[in-house]
Amino acid sequence: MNDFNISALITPREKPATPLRVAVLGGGSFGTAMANLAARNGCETCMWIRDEKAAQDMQQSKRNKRYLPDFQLEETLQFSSKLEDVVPNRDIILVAIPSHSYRDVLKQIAPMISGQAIVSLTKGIEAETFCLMSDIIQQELPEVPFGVLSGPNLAKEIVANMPAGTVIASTSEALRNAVQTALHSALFRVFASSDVHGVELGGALKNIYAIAMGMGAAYNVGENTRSMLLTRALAEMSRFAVTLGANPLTFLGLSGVGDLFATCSSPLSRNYQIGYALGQGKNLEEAIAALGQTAEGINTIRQVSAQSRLLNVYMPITNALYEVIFEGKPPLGIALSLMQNGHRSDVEFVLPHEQV
Ligand SMILES: NC(=O)c1ccc[n+]([C@@H]2O[C@H](COP(=O)([O-])OP(=O)(O)OC[C@H]3O[C@@H](n4cnc5c(N)ncnc54)[C@H](O)[C@@H]3O)[C@@H](O)[C@H]2O)c1
Ligand SMILES: O=P(O)(O)OC[C@H](O)CO
Repeated sequence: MNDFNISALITPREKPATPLRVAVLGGGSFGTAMANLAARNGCETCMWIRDEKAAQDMQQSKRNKRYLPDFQLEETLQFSSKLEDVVPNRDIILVAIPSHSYRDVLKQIAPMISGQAIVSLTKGIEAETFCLMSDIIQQELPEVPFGVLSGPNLAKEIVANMPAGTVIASTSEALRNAVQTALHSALFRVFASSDVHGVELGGALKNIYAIAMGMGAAYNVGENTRSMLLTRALAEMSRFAVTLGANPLTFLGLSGVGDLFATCSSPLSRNYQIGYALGQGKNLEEAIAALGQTAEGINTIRQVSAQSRLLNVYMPITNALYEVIFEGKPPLGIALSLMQNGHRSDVEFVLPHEQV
């Protein structure tokens, strides 16, 4: 059976007369995938990789041998380990830095910012402060135009030219249009939203449930169980996000149910892989060491579990995961307690729980 491949049908885009100038911060899987799309669309694109040797090798080989070794990148894509060569004189800066280092990197680029649009690609929540990345952008780079990009975007599938879609969320129409121009193609469709926190929370929260689904896969649960878990995850995500001011309907989109489905279904997901390893009986340190890449969901479970108690938001799956991962509770016992929860509304925006 042939792989689903429409890339051969696509004629290369005419290079734009005035190419957008794009910087990508973060030399990992996703920064590389997005930088490659921008370069393919004719943007003058440069990636910042903090490791000088890696940057030199990528500049020479046009390959990210650490994170995406099997994929040849666009010849026009540039690489540098010097922020001062990458950040100034750009139209758009895509930030694909893990949440644990996000604020630090923004502090480093602050002196070089003069009107560039900042777009967060990061799906995490800052430890202790519970700041979303868009909050950090506004705190560290006040007055800049900003947005977040999030959706079902497994990096390896994107660089393999498998069709995908994403969401650019910003209150700035100009920023949304610029990002669509930079990244949109017949292989990667960029949809627009104005619900920044809703799109951002969708991307961060789904990582929690990908860990749960990976654990479920290790226990070989059936499709009914997976579907119930996925649906209740969506209910939990949207309940929490609405408490933080998000639009519940955002979760019907690519950054909500779309990304939840992709991440919860795919062994390519690093968070799914962490959950699977935990379900196989590895402890957290072993699971993280074996992965060797970013899995934002572990920190997100900690942050959201604590915040949900502070805000008194019912988050049974998140708190069950916290008890298993951080309190050593037995997974099957916790799963049973979830099933023993009382009668609840299916969709609380239709029938409030108080009426059940
Ligand atoms: N990989 C995907 O499929 C995917 C898709 C969408 C969004 N994301 C999100 O993108 C973000 C980045 O993830 P990734 O998949 O690229 O991770 P990764 O583990 O593949 O790469 C992380 C990169 O960040 C760099 N980095 C870490 N700390 C740094 C620091 N202090 N200064 C400079 N660079 C630093 C690392 O060197 C590495 O190059 C995450 O929040 C992730 O959730 C990932
Ligand atoms: O590998 P994960 O679990 O970080 O997921 C990758 C992307 O966020 C999927 O949209």
